[in-house]
Amino acid sequence: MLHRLRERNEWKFFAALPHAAPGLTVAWWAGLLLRGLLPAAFTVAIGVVTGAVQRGDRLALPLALAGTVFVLMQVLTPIHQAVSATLGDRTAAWLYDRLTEACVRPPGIGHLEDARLAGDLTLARDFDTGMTGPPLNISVDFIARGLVDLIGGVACAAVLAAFAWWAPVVLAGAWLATHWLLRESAVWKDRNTEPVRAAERDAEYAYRLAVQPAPAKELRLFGLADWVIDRFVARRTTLHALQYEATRLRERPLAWSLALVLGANVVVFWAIAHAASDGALTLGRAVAFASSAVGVSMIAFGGLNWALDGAAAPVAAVLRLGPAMERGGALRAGTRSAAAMPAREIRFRDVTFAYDDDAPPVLDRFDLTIPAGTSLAVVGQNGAGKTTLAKLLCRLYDPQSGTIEIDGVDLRDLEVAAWRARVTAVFQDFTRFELPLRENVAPAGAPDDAVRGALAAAGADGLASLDTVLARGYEGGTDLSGGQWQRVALARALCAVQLGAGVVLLDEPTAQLDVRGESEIFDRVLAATRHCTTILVSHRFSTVRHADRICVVEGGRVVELGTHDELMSRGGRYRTMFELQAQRFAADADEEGVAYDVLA
Ligand SMILES: Nc1ncnc2c1ncn2[C@@H]1O[C@H](COP(=O)(O)OP(=O)(O)OP(=O)(O)O)[C@@H](O)[C@H]1O
Repeated sequence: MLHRLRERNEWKFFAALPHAAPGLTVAWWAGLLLRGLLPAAFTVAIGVVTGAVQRGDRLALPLALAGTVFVLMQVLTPIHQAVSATLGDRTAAWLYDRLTEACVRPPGIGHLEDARLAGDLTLARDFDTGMTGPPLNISVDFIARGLVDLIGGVACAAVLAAFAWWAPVVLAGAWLATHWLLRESAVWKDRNTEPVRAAERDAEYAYRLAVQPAPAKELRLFGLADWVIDRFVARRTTLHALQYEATRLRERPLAWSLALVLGANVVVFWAIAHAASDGALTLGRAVAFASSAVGVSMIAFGGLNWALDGAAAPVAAVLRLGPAMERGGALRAGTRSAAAMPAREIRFRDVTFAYDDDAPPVLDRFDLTIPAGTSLAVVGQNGAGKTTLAKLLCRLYDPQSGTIEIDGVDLRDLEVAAWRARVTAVFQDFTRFELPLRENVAPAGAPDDAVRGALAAAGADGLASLDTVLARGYEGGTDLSGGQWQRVALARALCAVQLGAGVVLLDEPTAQLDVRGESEIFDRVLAATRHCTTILVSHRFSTVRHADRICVVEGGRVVELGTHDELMSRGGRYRTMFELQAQRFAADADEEGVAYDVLA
């Protein structure tokens, strides 16, 4: 029973509050209790005043009592609302901290790409943006109001018990029944159904397409402005229709509720009136009991369920994500030092890897040896698994079977951080940090001389001062072209080499560079990484041919391996691909009348 209760989202929500802000939570509950008790106290105070008037007693004390309660009611509400808003903010911050930890801490990245966690991740990531429901600083106040009403109703029922034990039972029972009767009518939890979530996701996506700069080009070029607006309006309309459907009052339960509540009130009020007219109740007590009978109505079904449901769902999602992501991104912790590795070779031995247990493997019993200090180019069709090789070598995932060995040692036995300090990479989708140029080149810090040297080797000197933020919207900030950014990413990798990395992974590192720039930069990069083990993934054969050896990956395996000359004379896949590209470049050159020297 207790276990089931603890599994409920609502429990998790209330349990999270003291973790987020212990002092505020105590103040919130205390304020809540006081606010809940004050209406009942007011009914008693009004009864006392009425009784004193009837008896002709002095009114100073009763009035002071009623006045104090009234003023407390007025003053406490805004103060408690402020406490609720702050508690909501602190809880949201606590949840975001946990989510950030859950995303960033695992050494692997499988948890961020696991489709089974995507729903929770979206909910947890966006819950406080106000797109899918009120942000927590508002919903905590909704919840407070609901709980104040509930406590107030129960307190009034307790006062009413002084009249007759059965009166609060009948009245509170009737009002409580509305929770059960109307649960189908205003099942706010229906707002968290899959269709509602899907409509929310769609609406939000259309909104982001409209307001973010990145899609702006295609929206205009392909005439999609109306499409986006229509899509947004349609999705929001669907969303509102679903939400209305989920929350509208349905007639029959409503009629039942009205009949029940009306009947209970008639019985109780009739009994109070009867007792008063019989002289069994003084006027003061009759007024107090009548007001508390009215107060019991605060127990009625209201917005609490909806607010609690909306606020509790993301809390539960974040708490679920913590352990799920830890598992999803976990890697076996190795302990062996990676200093000066690889000294001999990197070897993929019989490696099989799939992103999903159900998906076909990307690498299937993959075998490849890369001698230390040499460069290897990896070529193959889109989706052949070239980037996956790089990710495995960074140990962002572990293979399902087989081993990656560094100088004969299983990569899983090496200390992850120590190995990663030996590896650097330019990924296809490298990160453009909204930071100064200096931090873009050396995110973990490096002497300015090293940063400048790396920028020069990547042909990126003179781009901007080291202090210039590479993003618009910052003072003195600037943005770079795609090719300029790529040079910065190359500089980042080269700077890491200066700081001790010995394995360099270059995944399409020159894809955005102009052809002449590419050739020149690549020569410089090779010079700067001459002593390193370099793995280059590229579709540009003009770049590829500079590597010591080239391997062609197809069907999850190496199908050809050798130097450029060896592979050309073998007349296999490599030669076919090379010649296809050479013909295309030759044709381009003829058309434009430009003598590109890239394949010379
Ligand atoms: N995070 C992922 N989750 C699931 N599947 C993935 C993921 N990343 C890649 N894949 C799949 O794995 C396969 C290999 O992808 P990979 O990025 O390694 O190919 P690639 O050879 O680098 O391709 P390209 O030349 O287009 O860059 C593809 O079929 C791709 O759809």
